[in-house]
Formats: sequence, structure tokens, C-alpha cells
Amino acid sequence: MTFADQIFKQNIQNILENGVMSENARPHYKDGKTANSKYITGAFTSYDLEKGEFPITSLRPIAIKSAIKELMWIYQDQTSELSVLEDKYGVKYWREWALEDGTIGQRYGATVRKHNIIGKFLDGLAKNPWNRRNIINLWQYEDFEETEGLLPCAFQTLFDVRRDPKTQEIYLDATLIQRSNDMLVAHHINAMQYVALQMMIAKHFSWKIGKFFYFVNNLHIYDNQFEQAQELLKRTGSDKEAKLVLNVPDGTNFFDIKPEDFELVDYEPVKPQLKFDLAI
Ligand SMILES: Nc1nc(=O)c2c([nH]1)NC[C@@H]1CN(c3ccc(C(=O)N[C@@H](CCC(=O)O)C(=O)O)cc3)CN21
Ligand SMILES: O=c1ccn([C@H]2C[C@H](O)[C@@H](COP(=O)(O)O)O2)c(=O)[nH]1
Repeated sequence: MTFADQIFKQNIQNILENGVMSENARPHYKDGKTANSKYITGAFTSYDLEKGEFPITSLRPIAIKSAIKELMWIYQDQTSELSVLEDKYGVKYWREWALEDGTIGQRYGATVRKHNIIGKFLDGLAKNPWNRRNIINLWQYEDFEETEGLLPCAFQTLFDVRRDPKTQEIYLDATLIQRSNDMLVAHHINAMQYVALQMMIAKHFSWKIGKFFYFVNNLHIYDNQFEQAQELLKRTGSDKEAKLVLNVPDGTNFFDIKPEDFELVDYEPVKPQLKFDLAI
């Protein structure tokens, strides 16, 4: 089993044994019933990407390509128009959260564009990579007041560089902070899409990727997912550590990187796929 599989199983076990139930939860299932969940708070894992520890489980197939396309939609296209996600990238999994205007509101990509977050962020790193202020923050109250829409879950990313004293190479480390996570569905989707972002920024500046730190404040399993959780605990993951590779030369501009440039190597997930009735 991989490092990520062990962490995943520990988190499942911990939530099932020590988690508490939500009360008066916001989401509901398709049949209208309230979607409560069992959760723990303050879950943290450190992945050493350089050592091949990627945050992807092999206990079931995870839609990593879709996750990377969703990331491009947010940080390159900088829009919250669903038509772009669906027609340009073929990713359909945001449909349930669309507003009447065909967007997911003044959120995610629309927030990135409105505040020129990527422009300012890349400028900051270019001027002085050691500035300790390299933050992408999608939690903008002013935007939330503009429209309806789900509030961003993976909402903040922090980056730091460090030079390896032996090789003199510069490494880029990243921290993803997430307020809420539907663990069985989106834990590895969220983690791997932000690893992809880290890789894109590292390539833009010709740096190496270092460590990825992942903090989730409310890590949950919905009350209609307990069977899937038990099934995941029974499975034995792959012996191979899957790796994400970005096949572009050092110095490739952030905006020129495409989803096809990413390759997932040695990914041999256990089947069959599990089905989820999502909390909306
Ligand atoms: N309850 C809930 N969980 C989420 O993970 C979630 C939300 N809501 N709301 C907004 C977005 C939408 N996201 C989603 C929604 C659906 C899938 C999903 O259906 N995943 C399938 C495979 C999808 C595919 O193959 O393209 C899976 O098996 O994980 C994934 C992420 C993540 N977010
Ligand atoms: O990228 C995402 C987007 C959403 N989620 C999950 C986390 C929660 O289960 C719901 C959002 O509900 P809130 O009541 O707003 O917390 O969607 C995710 O895991 N990753």
C-alpha cells in the first residue's frame, strides 16, 4: 500500500471511531433529506513529493485528469462559467451547484480574475522568491456578497522556496488549507489539483517541487457513505507509488501549460469504482 493509502485508511478509521456527527448541516441529498456527516477537525498530512509521496490513493480510481482541468478553469481561464468547464474540458461534476446564469457565482475563477490574484502572485515570486508572502486566497467576503453560490472549500494556498545546500537547486513547497472536505469523494482530487498547481508554478520559475502540506479543518464522511468507507478499509492498495509528471521544459509560462502536459505514472487503482450519491 502507498503512503497516501495508509493516511487515507487512518483518516477513515479515525472518523468512524472518533468522529462526531454534524447537526443542522447545510447540504441535502437528491431526495431532499439533510446530509449530515461524521467528522474530525484539524487533519494534517505532509507529503514529500520529491521522495515520491503523492497525495493520491490507489484504493479506488480518482478522477485526477478532471481535477487538473478544473484547476486550469480556475487559475488559467479565471472564470466561473460552467460552459467553459464542460465544453472546453468535458468536466461535468459541478453542474449540481450551478446558478441560473450558468456560473457557480462570484467564486473560484471569477475571484481569481477580479482580484488579479495570479498576476500579483507570480509578480511577487518573480521580484523576490524569499518574500514569505506568496499566498493565493479565494476567501473574499466582498465576492460572497455579490452572488449566491457554494463557498470555496479549498480556499487558500501558501508557497515558500528553499535552496538545497548540497545541490543548490531551488525547491518550491506548498500548503493547501481547506475548510471542509467530503473525504471519500474529493480529498485526493483537491490535493492532487493543488500539487499540479505547485508543479506549474515550479516549472514557470525553473524550480523543483518539494513538499506538499495539506490541512483540512473539517474532514468528513457523509452518513450515506459508511458502506463505501467500510469497503475502502477492506481493500489493499497498490504496491506502486503513483507519480504526477509535468512534461514541459523548465521556464514554460504558467499560462502555456495544458492538461495534456500532465502524465500520471504507475497509477494502478483498485476496482471496481465506488458510487456516491452526493450531498448538494
Ligand atoms: N458533497 C460535495 N462533495 C464534493 O466533493 C463537492 C461538492 N459537494 N460540491 C462542489 C464540488 C464538486 N466536486 C465534485 C463533484 C462530483 C465528483 C464526482 O462525481 N466524482 C466521481 C467521478 C467523477 C468523474 O469521473 O469525472 C468520483 O467517483 O469521485 C467529484 C467532485 C467537488 N465538490
Ligand atoms: O473542492 C471541493 C468542493 C467541495 N467539497 C465538499 C466539502 C463539503 O462536503 C461540501 C461543501 O459543503 P459546505 O457546507 O459548504 O462545507 O463540498 C470538497 O470536498 N472539495
